[in-house]
Amino acid sequence: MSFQLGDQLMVVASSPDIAKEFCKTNDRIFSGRHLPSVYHNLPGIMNSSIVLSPDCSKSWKLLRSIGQNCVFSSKAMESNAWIRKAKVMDLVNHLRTNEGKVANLEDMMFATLANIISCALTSRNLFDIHGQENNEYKEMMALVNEVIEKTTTLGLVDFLPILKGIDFWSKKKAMDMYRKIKQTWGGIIDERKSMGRENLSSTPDFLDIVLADNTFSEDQIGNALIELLIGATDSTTITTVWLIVELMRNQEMLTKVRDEIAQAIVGDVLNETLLSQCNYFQACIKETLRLHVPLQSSVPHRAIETCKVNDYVIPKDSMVLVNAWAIARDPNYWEEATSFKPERFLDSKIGYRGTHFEYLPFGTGLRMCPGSAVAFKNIQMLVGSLLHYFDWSLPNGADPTTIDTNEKYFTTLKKENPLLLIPKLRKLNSTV
Ligand code: HEM
Repeated sequence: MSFQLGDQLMVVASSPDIAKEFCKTNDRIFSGRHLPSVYHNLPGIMNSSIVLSPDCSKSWKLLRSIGQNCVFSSKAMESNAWIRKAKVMDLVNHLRTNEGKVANLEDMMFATLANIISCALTSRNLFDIHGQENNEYKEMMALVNEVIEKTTTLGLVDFLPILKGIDFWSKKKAMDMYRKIKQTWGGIIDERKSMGRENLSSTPDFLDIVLADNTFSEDQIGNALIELLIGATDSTTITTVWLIVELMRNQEMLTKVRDEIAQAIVGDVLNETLLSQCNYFQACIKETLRLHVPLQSSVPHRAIETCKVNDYVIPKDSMVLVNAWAIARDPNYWEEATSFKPERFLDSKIGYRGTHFEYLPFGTGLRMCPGSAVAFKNIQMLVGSLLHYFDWSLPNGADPTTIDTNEKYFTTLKKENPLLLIPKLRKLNSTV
């Protein structure tokens, strides 16, 4: 399917075969990113991006490889396991002291995930999870949404480049956003530059490595950090919320997950290795990522040169979208495609690493999400802990099987209404 909007051709791949043509057969050619004009007005962002790098440039490779060392690789995930555990236990303790009170799960998940990635990147928490009355993380969630919206939404000038000279609006939007990004990381970067790793553990983090490399300015480091923060929080938060919604609506499945976790762990302490052996729970996570693909049209790709795909000529600079949402609900590939059926993944070889083109929640090819395994670990630890340590009920005693599944369309596909639940500590063999 293709659309011509002004000067811009937009091509959408909505079947596994076409997705394969774009992201495997012609992967290099479609490895560019299509970016709205607002992006070009952000100081320092050029050559300091992973997600929004216009092509697979030298700086993209450098940042991806530093990310690989500090966050994405198996070795990095292993050395960051203590961070995941500590931040999830902070949340568990916070909920324990607020037992019986309504919790907004999206807020809680976001704050915890932001602290996990911020500690891995800069050895610093972004929020005090217990001090929620100051609502710092609400402001950060608003900034995350703003950056996603402004860097992914196309405006008139993107379709009619002739208007570029008079596009003061994009410049203003970009500068407002830039100021907020600077505020978020400026203090942390300055502190590291002046004090080094004083009072921090001896292992260098992402911030140490990019500072030592001397390739990037402070603005550029701030941009790279905000991109990684967004990558690591937004889609993962969405998935944890949908997973809990689906399990609350299907109480038998919820009991099955809990029993599986209880049998796998030792002494009521959740452990990542043991959790990853809980096959039914893993299948529930995969099914959530199928039915509720967070980035339904991936992140827009760009043809870096003209190319022929299935006899169609796709001109250089065309925008290419992979409709992972439509593919994951295609009845030709999925039985009862719109139902939540984790069992479908139990005896299936279909994985999330981008080699099965009917299931692409993390994309595929050169620009595939490098954080897929990190996301999986975060989801299993967060949701596993919340289900293991607490019973959950709806405000006013409402029936959990009636929780709505209305979606709110944004760049990512969120639950429309907040998931408000009341935690009650479960009686376990030992205390948390
Ligand atoms: C459920 C959670 C997640 C989902 C569904 C998801 C999905 C995606 C998708 C669809 C893309 C674009 C792929 C493409 O262009 O073809 C992407 C890119 C990216 N993601 Fe994720 N992601 C998740 C979690 C994470 C995490 C935890 C991190 C970091 C720790 C991360 C970092 C990134 C980065 C840096 C890119 C840009 C890759 C590039 O352009 O080279 N993501 N993600």
